[in-house]
Amino acid sequence: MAKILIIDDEETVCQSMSLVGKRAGHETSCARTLAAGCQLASEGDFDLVFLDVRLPDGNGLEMLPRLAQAPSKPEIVIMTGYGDPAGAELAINSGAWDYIEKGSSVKDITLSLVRALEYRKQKLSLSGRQEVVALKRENIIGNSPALTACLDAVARAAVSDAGVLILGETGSGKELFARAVHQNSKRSDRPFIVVDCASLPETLVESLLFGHEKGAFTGAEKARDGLISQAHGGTLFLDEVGELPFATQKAFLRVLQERRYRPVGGQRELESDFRLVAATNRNLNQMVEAGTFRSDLLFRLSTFVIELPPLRERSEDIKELARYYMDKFCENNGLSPKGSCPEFMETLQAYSWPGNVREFINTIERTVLTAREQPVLFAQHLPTQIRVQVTQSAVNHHEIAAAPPQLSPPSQLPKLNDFRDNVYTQAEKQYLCDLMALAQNDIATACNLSGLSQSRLYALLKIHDLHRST
Ligand SMILES: Nc1ncnc2c1ncn2[C@@H]1O[C@H](COP(=O)(O)OP(=O)(O)OP(=O)(O)O)[C@@H](O)[C@H]1O
Repeated sequence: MAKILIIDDEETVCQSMSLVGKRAGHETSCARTLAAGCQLASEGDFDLVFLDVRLPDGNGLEMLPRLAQAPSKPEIVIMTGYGDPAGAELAINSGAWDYIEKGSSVKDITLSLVRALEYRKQKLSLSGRQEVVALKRENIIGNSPALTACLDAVARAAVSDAGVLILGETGSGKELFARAVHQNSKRSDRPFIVVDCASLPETLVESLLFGHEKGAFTGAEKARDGLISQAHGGTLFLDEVGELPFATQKAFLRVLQERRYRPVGGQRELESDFRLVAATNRNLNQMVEAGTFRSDLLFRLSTFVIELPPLRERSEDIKELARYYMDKFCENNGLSPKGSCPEFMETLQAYSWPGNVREFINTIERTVLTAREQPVLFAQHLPTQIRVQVTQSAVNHHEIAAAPPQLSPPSQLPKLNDFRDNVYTQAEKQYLCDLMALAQNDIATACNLSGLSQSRLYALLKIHDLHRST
């Protein structure tokens, strides 16, 4: 059972929010002014505070930092007036967990409450470590701090219905993250409709988005639903939103504001209730300055902004990604799982991946197919241009590092036995990698060269995770 504090001057709001909290099995308290709310928060052990913005003795947002610093460090959900995207943005930027519109349905309030408490439970159980909320992250591989922060942002965005803008270089996972926002939202059982703005033909863009009536233009033999209508109840994902023609941006803004639109050639206005997620690798702020993107549309799109880091900035994720996709491609191609040498991973980690995860996946697939039945992957299995780039940058790096080092005694040393064991293990692994490379992965040759028995060699390969099929 959690403790919830509701700060609102309206009796009816306090009562209905209290009811929702109690029905979900929690204890609730109410305060009608900011001063009373702050007092209660400083004395009580609250997990969650629902905070109104306009209160008789001040603005809730201004008090948010103080409330968040109460001894129990509660999660805070802001309650805004109906249709106030500016208030929503301000709430999130001020560090609130979420915002809800006053008069939201019981389902929406409960969802926000449940997710905020889930987040808190996990946060507390991780005793302050910066980790992600439990969320469906199917197919999103990696646990680097940068990726974890993005998953955290997905969790926050998923509980609300506000616009999400996902920024990132090509192939960095924008569509994957857009799907994650949808899959974790209350709309997950409704459609996820993708609009690739870069490939919308300019002449047909409005009819594709809004649909058209029969005979609306030459070739319109039957009436057709547009993508906006198909997204009703679900999520509309505008990929490459920077490519949306300027004229269409205006029409689209109107749909976002009013949730109403008119099919091409139609008389009647139709309604669609969709959640918008957009993505781009362009700098939309610069486009606004250049007059090619509408600032009001950008404002609407970007209540939540998720910035995906390029793969080269999160090389901690590379081993996990490599393991996942090596196993996947082996399985898809009926091959036994493969091991890999340290140099293989080091080369993957040192490369700059301009095409990000997409390029990485293609490379792993190609490498697995090149190695076919060979049980261990070596750096030599990787495409030449990758090895060349890594070698060149290593050479440059050495040149820079060639300056005489400033020797200073180390501040810490491991125990001698640990140090020796570590060196021994690394040397043994290196030997096995070299051995398997020299023997071209042939076990009998490797036994001959090393003097090891076959069972000992298999055992060592297994210990070092170099031969995962044994
Ligand atoms: N963290 C990740 N874990 C596993 N696979 C990923 C990850 N990020 C991206 N991918 C995979 O990489 C590929 C490219 O991702 P996606 O299409 O989402 O990128 P994008 O940023 O939308 O690309 P573009 O800008 O070219 O449209 C997809 O196959 C996706 O599943």
